[in-house]
Amino acid sequence: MAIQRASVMASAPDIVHRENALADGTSHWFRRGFGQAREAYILFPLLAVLLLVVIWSGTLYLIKVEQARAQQAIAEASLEVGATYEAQILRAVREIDQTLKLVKYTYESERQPNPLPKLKARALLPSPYLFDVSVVDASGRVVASTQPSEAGSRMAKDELQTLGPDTALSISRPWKSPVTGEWKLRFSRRLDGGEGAFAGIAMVEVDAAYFVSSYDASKLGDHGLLGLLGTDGVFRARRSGEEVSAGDSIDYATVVPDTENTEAVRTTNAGDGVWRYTSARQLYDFPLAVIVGLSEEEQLATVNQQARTYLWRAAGGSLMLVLLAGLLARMSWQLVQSRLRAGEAKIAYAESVEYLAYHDGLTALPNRSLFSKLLSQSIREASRYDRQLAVLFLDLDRFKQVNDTLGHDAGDQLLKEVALRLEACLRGSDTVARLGGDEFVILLPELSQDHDVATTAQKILTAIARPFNLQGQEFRVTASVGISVFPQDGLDEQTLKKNADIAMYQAKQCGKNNFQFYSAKLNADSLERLTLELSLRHALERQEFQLYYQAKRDIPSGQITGMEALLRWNHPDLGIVAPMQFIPVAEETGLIVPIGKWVLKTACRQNVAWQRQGLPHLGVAVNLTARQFADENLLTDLAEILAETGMDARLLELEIAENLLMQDVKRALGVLTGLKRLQVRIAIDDFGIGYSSLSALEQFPLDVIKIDRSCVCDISSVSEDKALTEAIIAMGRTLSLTVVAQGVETKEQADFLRDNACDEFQGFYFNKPVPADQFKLLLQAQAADTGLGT
Ligand SMILES: Nc1nc2c(ncn2[C@@H]2O[C@@H]3COP(=O)(O)O[C@H]4[C@@H](O)[C@H](n5cnc6c(=O)[nH]c(N)nc65)O[C@@H]4COP(=O)(O)O[C@H]3[C@H]2O)c(=O)[nH]1
Repeated sequence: MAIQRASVMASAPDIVHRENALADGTSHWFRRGFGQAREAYILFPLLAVLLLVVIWSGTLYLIKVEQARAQQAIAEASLEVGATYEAQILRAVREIDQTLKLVKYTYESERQPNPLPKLKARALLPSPYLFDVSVVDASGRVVASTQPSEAGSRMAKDELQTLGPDTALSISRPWKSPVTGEWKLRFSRRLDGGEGAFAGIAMVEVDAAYFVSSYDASKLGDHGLLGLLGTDGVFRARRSGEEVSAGDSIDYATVVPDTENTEAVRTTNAGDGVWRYTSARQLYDFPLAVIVGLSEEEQLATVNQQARTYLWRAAGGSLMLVLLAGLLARMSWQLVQSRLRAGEAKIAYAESVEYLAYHDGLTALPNRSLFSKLLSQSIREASRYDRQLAVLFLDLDRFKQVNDTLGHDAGDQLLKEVALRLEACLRGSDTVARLGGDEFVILLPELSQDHDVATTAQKILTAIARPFNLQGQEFRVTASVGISVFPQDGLDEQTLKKNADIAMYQAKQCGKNNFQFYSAKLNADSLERLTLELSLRHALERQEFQLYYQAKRDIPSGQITGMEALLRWNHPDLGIVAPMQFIPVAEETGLIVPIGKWVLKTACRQNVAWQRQGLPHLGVAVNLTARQFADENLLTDLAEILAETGMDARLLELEIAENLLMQDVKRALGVLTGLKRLQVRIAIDDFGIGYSSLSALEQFPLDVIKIDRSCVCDISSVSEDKALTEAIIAMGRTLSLTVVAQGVETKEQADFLRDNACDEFQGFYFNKPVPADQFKLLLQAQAADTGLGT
């Protein structure tokens, strides 16, 4: 079959075009599918990436802006705290200095070595809990002190010497109290004796922690910084959280700006590694500077927390976006996939429909439609390239026998096997098609000589003649092949096929199992007969048959007592064709069997219809030919028809030719007995031309004898016919049969038959065969007359 299909497709541009269309459809589906895949795999992820970029850049920008704003706020807060701190320190240092100046003044003006009691009495000394006020003489001995433990103690001489010459307020470096372990600071002023001689110092000692006691954790946090720095770069006091320290030094110049425009600087302290926004300012009157630092981490904690919230939200949003994009992409892809699958299913369906439309279901060979297309195409090519082509019609000779004896399955198996053998005999460029039944047609599109065709035809006959193994039995069939060649036997598809068909029938006529070329020399009769036979094959399905009815009348009363159904063929070209022309052909081909069934059914149906219309219940006679009579299904078919139409069997009469009974008396008796069992009436048709004896007829269950028209024709003039007719009437009476004379054309014939007591007559003298509607008028007219008469 592969070769066959390839040739089919190669030879049929329109089929190929359709296949291309299907292929185009396929690529179209793929293109669409790809476009949608792009939508699924690029568009959604792309959109998602864009949105991610927007989300993240927006989030980061927001965080950056908020952080910058917060940093600005920290710097400002640092400056603000610094300003406050500066004011506090100034106030504290001035208060200390004020005390020292009072002590100095009192000492120097009143020459009292211990002015402290007097000042204390006047409440001019600061709180003894915070400040220790002392007077030290030139030798370094503490001559007076608000701290009793200090009185009498000595200061180191070298320390005293550094203080001595200085007239300004002196602020010592911090030191740790050996008693309390706390950091201490000493503020002092020189005391002058007479004539400006160095008399000692007045001093105030303070806990260094006092200067950082204003550390406000709510503003400075745990890692803020509050510091009092000497211009020598040494911290007099320093506090961060709860931790107070002093004494460590830094580069003063880098920390404290020498301008009025102070600003907070982000720095880190090497000691604790904390990044702070630090502002520093030098005290205007004293060699001191204040430093305030706000921990970046602490101050930005809220903003950073906010930033983290933003980041989490962005991350959450991103995750949802990615999931959504993934989901959409997946759904879109699944949609595309399902569309692709649906498209593929459509294509597969279209292909299968296309295939079924152009191929035979049983053998998978091209069918009639596809063959026609291929043949037309090949004719066009052959005429363009001036080539010959051949059409071979093949019919199996004994196919019906296989079907009847082995059954339809075996018939199907045979047809499949025949298809395979035919293909094996052909080239790749040839085509074999099945037209239906056991008919095959072959196209040989590339002929070099006629000889090629004969060789192929012979090869085919030989292949088919080989035995077939059907259901375990060896079976032989032969084939008849008719050949027509383009251009000599026809220029178009129809003519070539018709002529190949005619040639095939010639092959059948010539004894089957042979091939015949179509020849224009076929004699006109056989051509006409063959043409008739060809169209007769389709007459039934094309509903070209019609029944006429001829009345049978009772001779004494002249009343219509029955009718005979007579077949007419309305040929589309030839007009009404007489039964004598086509019944023999139908008989010979076997077509009479289905045609006869149609006649029986139609006659019964019509009869029942007339009865139902209130017309008299009259019998109808139907003719049977030899083939019908020999048909083994006759009785069952008849029973079915009677049941189906509801016909009263007693009103049905079957006309059987006299000679049919005599050919095989035993079998005829069996069939007639069967018919009688069905209660059907039986008439011997055309009686008188054969030579049946009375005794021969006696054995059959007959009801009617119909005298042949040829006897009736000359009864008035030819004495032999007159005698024969009288004898038949007498014989019929003896056998108690109804005697019907047919072909009555004249009054003389009618009178003769009446005089001789014939029962019924039928002939043109009374009625010609007419279509059913006209015959109905006759029945109605008679019914009306009878009604009047009674
Ligand atoms: N010259 C002349 N002829 C008359 C006269 N009266 C009737 N006929 C013709 O004689 C034939 C009578 O039918 P048949 O002998 O059975 O002969 C029939 C019958 O054998 C056969 N036939 C007709 N219809 C059928 C049918 O449905 N089935 C079968 N198997 N055979 C049929 O074809 C034969 C011819 O039928 P038809 O052409 O219809 O011819 C009919 C009828 O038209 C007359 O007065 N003069």
